Amino acid sequence: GPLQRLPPGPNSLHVLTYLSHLIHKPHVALQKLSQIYGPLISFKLGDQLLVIASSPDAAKELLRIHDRVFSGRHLPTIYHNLPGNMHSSIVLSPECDESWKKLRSIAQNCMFSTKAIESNALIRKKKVMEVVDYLRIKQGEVVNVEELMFAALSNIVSSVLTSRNLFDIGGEGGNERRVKMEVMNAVIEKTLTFGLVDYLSILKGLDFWSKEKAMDIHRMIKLILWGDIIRARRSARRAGDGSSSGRDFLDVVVDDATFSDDQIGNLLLEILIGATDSTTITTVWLVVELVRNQEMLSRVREEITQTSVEEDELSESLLSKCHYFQACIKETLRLHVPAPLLVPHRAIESCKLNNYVIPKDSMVLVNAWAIARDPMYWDDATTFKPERFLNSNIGYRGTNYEYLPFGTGLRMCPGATMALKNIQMLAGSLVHYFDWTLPNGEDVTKMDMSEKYVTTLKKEKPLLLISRSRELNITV
Ligand code: HEM
Repeated sequence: GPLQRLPPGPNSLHVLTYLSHLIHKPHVALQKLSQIYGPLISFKLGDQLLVIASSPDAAKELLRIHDRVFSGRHLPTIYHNLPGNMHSSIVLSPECDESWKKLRSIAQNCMFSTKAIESNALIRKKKVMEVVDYLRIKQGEVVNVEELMFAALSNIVSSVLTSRNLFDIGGEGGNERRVKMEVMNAVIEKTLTFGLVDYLSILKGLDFWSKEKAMDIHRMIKLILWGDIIRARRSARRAGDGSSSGRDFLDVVVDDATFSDDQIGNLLLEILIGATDSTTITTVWLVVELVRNQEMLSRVREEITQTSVEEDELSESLLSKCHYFQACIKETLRLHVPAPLLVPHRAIESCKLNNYVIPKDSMVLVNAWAIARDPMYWDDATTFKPERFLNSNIGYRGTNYEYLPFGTGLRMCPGATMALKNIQMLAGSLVHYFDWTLPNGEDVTKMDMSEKYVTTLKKEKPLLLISRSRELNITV
């Protein structure tokens, strides 16, 4: 009846013409569909009903006003076969249940609170300085800067979680590094991919998500990433080793005694990926935008130098006073939204919305990418223009619905503050301490800007650059 209407959208034949586009660039395909059908659309993909918001108002309606109703997640199919998959998740927790609340609050205490962020400042600085030292040795050589950023950011998160590094930045363990990166990329592509593929019955026959694949990933987590760390920590805690003050995240979940080793391994991996993937992407695009816009780069450097007259080293408090640099970070997160469709939500019950009904178990997406590029809300929407944020009160808190890089509402990213600290320290150091050129003398203004969608939106080609130390501290 008229009271049970779904939001408008393409019929199944029309969806078919978008299929390849939906798989490879869903944020673009969904933007096109919303331009035809409006800011709130729905259609079926296989058996799954999708509901997509593509305007600030529609986003607010779904993720803020009705945030409890749309607070569920769909588990990627492969998760069904992953040992320890229950109650061991924040990002992918199917509901905001007791285990989600408990884990979010443990993470809050160890990582996200103001106090935790302050006490982890030294870790951030140390891991970034390892990169700076490494680059000083590698001057003049082509370096995969993206891999380096990823390793450094992983080390920051891993140190906060388990007090251990994951990657050896200076050492020659290139092979080990490659293997670990492959594990993480495999998991990002196979596990966290929200799997539009999951819902395409025509592709289901291909059985991407077999039991064997799940077991492969399970083995990789155990062997390569945390191997014996969890078990060792368990026996150390049992032996009464280590106090209860200064406990890291691993200590807390081990002491909790309700989590199995498998659960802890999955949880660590999920947080590690959630924390490093999008932060690396943002740092890459920020450095790319600055290197290809030399005027902006000079302005950032001048600002840092002027702000740092009293200190000879970069610090977080110094960088936070660099307003133009902060605006560059904001603009990067607008133009290159790392998670263009956020993390998909699920309706935990059916919900009336204006004149429409959104049925229970709908997959609910917000096209944050399309909203952040909508000329209705942004001048010169597809151009990188940091100045736009200089006199603006748009922030990261999810209260400006035209700007939602971290989402909003109940399941909003809890790691935003930590992410921003990591990004500013890492990117700030790279541009302050080094000059950058492209391999083979290529023109920086012609840098390849293609994107690749793998749940998050990455630079397609790896960021290869050559560094030279800048002459600093020259007093005039
Ligand atoms: C630039 C960096 C980052 C971006 C753009 C980002 C973005 C997001 C987005 C869009 C979501 C989903 C929001 C939704 O469901 O609507 C999310 C969730 C989450 N993020 Fe981040 N994030 C970043 C960094 C981090 C970091 C550094 C951490 C941890 C150290 C982190 C931990 C999480 C967690 C645990 C969730 C799941 C929240 C839940 O489902 O309850 N993120 N993030």
